[in-house]
Amino acid sequence: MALSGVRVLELAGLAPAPLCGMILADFGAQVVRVDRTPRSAVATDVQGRGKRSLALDLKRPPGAAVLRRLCCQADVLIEPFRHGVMEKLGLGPEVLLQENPRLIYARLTGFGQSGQYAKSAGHDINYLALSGVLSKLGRKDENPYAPANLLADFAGGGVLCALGVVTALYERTKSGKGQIIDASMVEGAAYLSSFLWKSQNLGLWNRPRGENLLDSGAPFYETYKTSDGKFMAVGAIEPQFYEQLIKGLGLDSDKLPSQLSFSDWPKMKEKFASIFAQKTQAEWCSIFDGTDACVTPVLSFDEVASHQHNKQRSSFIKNDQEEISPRPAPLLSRTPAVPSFKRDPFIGEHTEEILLEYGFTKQEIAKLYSDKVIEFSEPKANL
Ligand SMILES: C[C@H](CCC[C@@H](C)[C@H]1CC[C@H]2[C@@H]3[C@H](O)C[C@@H]4C[C@H](O)CC[C@]4(C)[C@H]3C[C@H](O)[C@]12C)C(=O)SCCNC(=O)CCNC(=O)[C@H](O)C(C)(C)COP(=O)(O)OP(=O)(O)OC[C@H]1O[C@@H](n2cnc3c(N)ncnc32)[C@H](O)[C@@H]1OP(=O)(O)O
Repeated sequence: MALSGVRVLELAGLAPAPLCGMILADFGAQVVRVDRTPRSAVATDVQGRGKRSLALDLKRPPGAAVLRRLCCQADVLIEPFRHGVMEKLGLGPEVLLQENPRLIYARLTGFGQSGQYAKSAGHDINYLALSGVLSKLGRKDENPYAPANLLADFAGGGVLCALGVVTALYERTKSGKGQIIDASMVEGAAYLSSFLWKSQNLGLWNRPRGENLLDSGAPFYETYKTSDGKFMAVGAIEPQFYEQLIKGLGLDSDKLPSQLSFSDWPKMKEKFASIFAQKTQAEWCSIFDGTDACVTPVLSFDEVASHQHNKQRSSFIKNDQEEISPRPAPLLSRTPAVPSFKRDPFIGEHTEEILLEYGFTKQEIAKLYSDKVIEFSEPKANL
């Protein structure tokens, strides 16, 4: 796999850093999640695929020393705390990079390492708000709407941080040097919205929220309810595709207002809605599948893996526990990701194995264990 041989330490965090670690693991990196002790301070990482878990108390000086030793041999550290936490533990980048100049120290935060909010708590919705993106999301006359925690946490956070890590790893092959990655989710979400910024002169966003072409203003870029309570998604933007939509709906474009007549959009939406409400989702699929009308079913999580297209591409996978999840993307032709099919690790499940692998002796491990600096998922394991 593309990242095999890359050693990653991921300090356990909420949602974005675990995705970053999972992506790197899917593509072959050896990812160790450093979990907290005592175990009651549960980290609910549901993105532990392909990772191993080491339970380590970083608040105790011997625990921080263990992490320093691990970092000397690691390629990447993913850190998910707000600014100042690692410095307080004596584990800031100036310390760790001095000990291992090749280390890539990825700091994945909401507000970044500087600025007046750097030390403030926050979540996806706050980062999205500060990025400007949230102001663009939502329907006409409604409050801004955050689409789950997809945009800041995952797209602008976990995914862009993984891109930063891979870019820094590539650069290191030339310079031999590591570096610090300041991955702010505010900036990640803003960066994702570059198209929105750069398309302002095209007139795409001149109207209030929810009244534009791509933000639920247009009748041809909308979802519609079907007679069986399901939905269809319509994205017929270009005139030639719009024409196919009109045909599929059984309408005559000569008798309709022009596609881009803004003032007619609300009326056209009502018309499309009343037509979509007359057939089931399956009936609409049989009309639109195989056309260029850009009309697709809105699938639920229960339906998505068994849809023919997704089945043909094996886009969803089932692990040993029969849990279905998306296959890693994108597909690399020679060295594709090979996700683990095993269950996610228990906290502390691999503590001993990892420490041995990183050069700790059995005696050192036993001492750390008796001092309660580390934990095992089975406390009496092997010692
Ligand atoms: C919208 C999403 C968030 C979704 C999260 C949900 C998935 C979950 C949130 C609550 C969960 C539920 C809840 O826990 C109750 C149930 C528990 C049960 O077990 C399961 C079901 C639950 C219902 C459970 C279900 C779900 O899991 C939840 C609903 C997001 O936006 S995530 C993005 C968040 N932002 C960031 O990641 C940006 C950077 N980070 C931060 O800004 C802060 O970390 C953050 C997130 C604000 C949290 O602040 P906090 O004060 O808690 O932490 P920090 O200041 O960063 O400091 C960390 C402290 O921990 C110490 N520490 C760390 N590792 C170790 C270690 N190995 N050993 C010892 N100590 C450690 C560290 O030293 C810091 O200590 P200090 O505070 O003393 O400096």
